[in-house]
This record gives sequence, structure tokens and C-alpha cells, in this order.
Amino acid sequence: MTTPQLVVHRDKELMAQAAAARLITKVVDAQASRGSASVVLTGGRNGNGLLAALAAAPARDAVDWSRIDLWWGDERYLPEGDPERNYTQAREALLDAVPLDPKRVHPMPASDGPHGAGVEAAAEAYAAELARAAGPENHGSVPTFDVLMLGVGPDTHVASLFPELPAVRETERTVVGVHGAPKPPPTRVTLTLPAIRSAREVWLLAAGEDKAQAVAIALSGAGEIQAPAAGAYGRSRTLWLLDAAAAAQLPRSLYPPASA
Ligand SMILES: O=C(O)[C@H](O)[C@@H](O)[C@H](O)[C@H](O)COP(=O)(O)O
Repeated sequence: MTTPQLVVHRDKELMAQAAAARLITKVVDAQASRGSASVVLTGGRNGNGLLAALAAAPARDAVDWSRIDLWWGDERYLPEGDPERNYTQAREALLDAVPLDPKRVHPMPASDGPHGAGVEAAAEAYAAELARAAGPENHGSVPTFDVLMLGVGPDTHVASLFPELPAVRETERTVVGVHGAPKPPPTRVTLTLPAIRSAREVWLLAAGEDKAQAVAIALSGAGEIQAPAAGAYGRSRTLWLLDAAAAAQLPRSLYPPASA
């Protein structure tokens, strides 16, 4: 388990812009050293805010958009094109503005796709797609993600792993279906904690005073079943990207020294 590093920015706009710049650098470095990059996107206001900041970033096209694999941490199980789908919102925020290789963009299945109402079948299909992309060094489950991003809910959920629900307890499968999610819509597809923890780096994004309690709980030793964000960590780095409002309830000892 990697000890969480915290970076606190003045406000959510600066947090999104700084995180976007950080992602550009991470992707450019990965492409320079390995020829491609693998990134897992997250839904929600902070996740989409980062993508929109990236779309407007001066250094945006330092990224070779044809050599990046995009995956999702979770998806609302809705019809293709539904405005509430994370994939739809990511396309609007960034993806439609950059020259991606469509074969390297991996949205989670839609509810009107081949799997129909069976969200479990959709989850199994995505797990199989991840396994196909995994190299021998990945023990055949998921590819090595360079960066896996997660928004943090006010109840400390990440992806569609909600406190005390079955999905956060999953220890074997990499992708599962979710029913009865407290954040609408109720049916979702999500990576599990084992899949999240296979990433090199996990970045958690939290801005706004409505996240301050969740941030403090997740970083103060809570268990991952009660506080899923506490179980989200990367193999070589776990980074919490916050604004001052979301960091406001952190114990002073956890607040990084040179912060906004
Ligand atoms: O499908 C979703 O809703 C997201 O993947 C979810 O995990 C989101 O990231 C958090 O709920 C934070 O959302 P906000 O950034 O909008 O608070």
C-alpha cells in the first residue's frame, strides 16, 4: 500500500488545471519511455472538470492522442448516447476534440448494447476486454494503467464502489455490476478495488466543501468497506488532488506543508 500524497490547490478551477497539466506530463513521459500510455477516466464534476481543463490546456497536443488507451473506472448503465453516461460526458469535455485511435478507447457497455438488461453480463464483457489488453506481466487480469483517476463522493465512494455495498467487498473479479447505487442512476458497472489497485498511480480528485468530511474520513484510517476511497491506492503512487475547501477538515498533521 502506498502512503497517500496530498496536494491542495486554492480552488476547484486551479485544481482541475493543475491536475490536467500533471496528466499531460505523465502521459508524455509514458509515451516517451514505453511508446504508449494507459489512463482510466472517472465520471462526475471533478473528473469532467479535469478533462475540460485538459482540452483547453496549451500543452494539450504534446500528447500523442493516437497512442493512448482510455478506460473507465465506472459507468452508469444507461443507453448509448445518454447524456448521463460518463462516456458521453467525457466525449463532450475532451474526447471529441482530440485525434484518438478509436480502437484504443474502451467505454464500458451501454444498457442497449448486446448485453441487454444484464449488467452482470456487461461487467463480465468489460473484464474480458481488460484481460485481453493485459500483458503477461499483469497476471492476465488488467493492463498496467499508468494513471487511474477517481472522483470522491461525499459518502467516500469512488467509481461505483459505495460504502457497505457488495461491490466494494469484491476481492477476485476486476469488474462487477452494481444495483441500488445511492447515487443515481442505481444500476452501474464498476472496476473493483483489486482492479483499481493494479494501477501504477491512483489519483483521487476532490473539490468543494461537500467533500471535506469524506476526505478527512478516508485519510484518517477508516476501513475500505465503510470508506471505499480509503482502499483506493496505486502500486507506486497514491495522490489526492484537493482544493482548500475539500481539505478543510483534514487534521493539521495530514495537511501538506507548502499548500495554498
Ligand atoms: O459515475 C459517477 O458518478 C462517478 O464515477 C463517481 O464516482 C464520481 O466520480 C463521484 O461521485 C464524484 O462526483 P463529483 O466529482 O461530481 O462530486
